[in-house]
Amino acid sequence: MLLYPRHPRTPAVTIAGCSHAAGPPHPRTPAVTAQTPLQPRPALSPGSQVLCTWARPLLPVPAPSPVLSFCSVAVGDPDGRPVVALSRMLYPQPKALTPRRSDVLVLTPWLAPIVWEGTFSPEILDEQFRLQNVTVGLTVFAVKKYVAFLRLFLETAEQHFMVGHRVTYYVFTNRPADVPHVPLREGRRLAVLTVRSHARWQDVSMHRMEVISRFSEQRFRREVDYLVCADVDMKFRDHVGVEILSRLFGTLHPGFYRADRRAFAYERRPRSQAYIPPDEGDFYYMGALFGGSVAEVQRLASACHQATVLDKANGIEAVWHDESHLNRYLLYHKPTKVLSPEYLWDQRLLGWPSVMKKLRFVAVPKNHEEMRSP
Ligand SMILES: CC(=O)N[C@H]1[C@@H](OP(=O)(O)OP(=O)(O)OC[C@H]2O[C@@H](n3ccc(=O)[nH]c3=O)[C@H](O)[C@@H]2O)O[C@H](CO)[C@H](O)[C@@H]1O
Ligand SMILES: [Mn+2]
Repeated sequence: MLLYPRHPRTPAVTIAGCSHAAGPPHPRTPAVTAQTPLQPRPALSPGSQVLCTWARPLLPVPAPSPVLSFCSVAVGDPDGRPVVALSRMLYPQPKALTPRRSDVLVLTPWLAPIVWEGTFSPEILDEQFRLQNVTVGLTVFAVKKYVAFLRLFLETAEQHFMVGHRVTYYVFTNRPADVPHVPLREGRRLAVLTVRSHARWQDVSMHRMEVISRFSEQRFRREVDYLVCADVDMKFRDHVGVEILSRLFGTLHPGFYRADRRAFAYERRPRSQAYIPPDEGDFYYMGALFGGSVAEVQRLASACHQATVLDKANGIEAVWHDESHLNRYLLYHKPTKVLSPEYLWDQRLLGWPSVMKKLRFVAVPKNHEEMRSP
């Protein structure tokens, strides 16, 4: 099987003036051919609690037929991951004149896919990402009473999140003893990381950006390829797989996907670093699910954290906290994929409209006052 070289990296540019390089190519994960078994990852850093590790390759990678290998196709990955050669696969032909979905926008004006059920083949994507030996980190904060959400979050993630791929859960908490022991599938592990708590829930929420930024630099970049950052008061109820992975992704807020940009809950006070004027804006993204490559998530989290620090120095707090800063960041650093509200839904508040073919990651009912009280 042929291995094709990576695309040369093009530096990412921001639209609001400042520019940054896209970072060096991923140094750790060699591309694998279909013959190469998946390699185990290095152990977690000392001091972390490892509840489950794997010893054997994940799913068996089928050996390609020598007769058919001439018709393998090279698949270019927009994220600078190695290009891998697939072997023969059978699936319905994509038709240039027949959209798979005609009821929803499936591409942004900057040509980022908007991920809806029916627009992608999990089989093709699973094969590509498995051949790349990808490891996904899922960060989740469960501070104070929010540890109560962890069991359902983790149990349902085991059923629906990145099944068949390597996953490391990073659980940030101030109550490590209360983290439930949930049996994990092969290839998946969980690290409990102790963080301080804050009196105000807004500070707990905002400080996630600081912690994610710090851990990306110190640890995540050595252990995983992609990061997915999620709220904990949620459960998985359908497939959430590698179709979400991209250099930088955000998720449409389920309360605003039909709204005019003027109605978005952006921060509207120019004094805040999160300010967005009424005539700007693509989408209203929700703070409860975003991610990307470790390098891009680190940039995003660091920028959002710095913005909250500046706001605090200026005596202002953005209307929706980290979510406001996330929205400002994603306006000027266009995401390379956008997840539809299938990936963030609240059935109690919003029912189940027919445009949502699947509800994948959904809010768990919570008593806000009770959960946020000391
Ligand atoms: C309907 C609504 O109000 N939505 C907003 C609210 O979402 P939420 O009501 O979903 O916020 P939340 O209470 O889930 O807090 C965000 C996350 O912070 C973590 N956490 C928070 C508090 C705590 O004591 N312990 C803890 O671990 C936890 O991971 C949680 O999921 O706030 C967010 C953050 O500002 C966004 O602005 C949302 O749009
Ligand atoms: Mn939440």
